[in-house]
Amino acid sequence: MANVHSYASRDSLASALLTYVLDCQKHAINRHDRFQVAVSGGSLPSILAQALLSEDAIGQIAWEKWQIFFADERAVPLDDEDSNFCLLKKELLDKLPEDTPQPAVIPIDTEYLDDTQELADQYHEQLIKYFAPKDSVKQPIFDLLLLGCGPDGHTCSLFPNHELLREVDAWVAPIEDSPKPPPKRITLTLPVIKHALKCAFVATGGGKQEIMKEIFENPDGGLPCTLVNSLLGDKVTWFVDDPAVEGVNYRIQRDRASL
Ligand SMILES: O=C1O[C@H](COP(=O)(O)O)[C@@H](O)[C@H](O)[C@H]1O
Repeated sequence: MANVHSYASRDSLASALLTYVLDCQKHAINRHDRFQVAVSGGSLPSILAQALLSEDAIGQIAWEKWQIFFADERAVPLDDEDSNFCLLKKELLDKLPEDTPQPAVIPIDTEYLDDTQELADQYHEQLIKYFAPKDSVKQPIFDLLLLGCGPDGHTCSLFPNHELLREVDAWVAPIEDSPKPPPKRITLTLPVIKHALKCAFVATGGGKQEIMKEIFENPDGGLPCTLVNSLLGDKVTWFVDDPAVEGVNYRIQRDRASL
């Protein structure tokens, strides 16, 4: 069963998210001396940056051990305002102090923007390169997925009722008909997501309340976020604010400091 933590303020949510990420970092470095993370676009990079750039984070983050992948990416140049890479760069990467060891960041190969299948295949090759030598890797096992939840219940670029929800083989899939623009994207698939060691969702604001109700009160509803909850169970932790879960009937742990 997914864990849900609700906070009264963005500051307390960011602070809890930092604690959680540091814990995941510690386990990952103990396990394999690196921290392999996949990050969403949308509203996630901004709150993630608030957490990771905070005073409490100083000296706590082993950036040189981080390998940052994209949970999904739009088929646009890396400096396009629709690019998830561009967003993460603007919110977080550009703000890391220069004297800090830098993380490895693995963007899409923009040579293939016109061919989303090739774009996805190239990203698959990157996963093989970073996760294991070619012959031994069965599935990439991310230490942490940091995901957003769209107001329609989509996550990564996995949209409600889309055929990609039935993907069983590919690690990275192309999508050409995303209902949310831009239409051409690539995304990690459920077969990869289900092998992650930990998964954190961040969802904030009253605009998410209706979909949160659907996700948590209708666990068999088949929404992409619901499927991730089912596949990963208690490896999933949701970081939400109070307006996002107002009136949602689920076991929600309230931030005590904010009561
Ligand atoms: O299109 C996308 O949207 C989702 C959700 O975004 P949010 O702004 O509602 O948090 C995001 O997680 C995904 O990475 C992005 O490509």
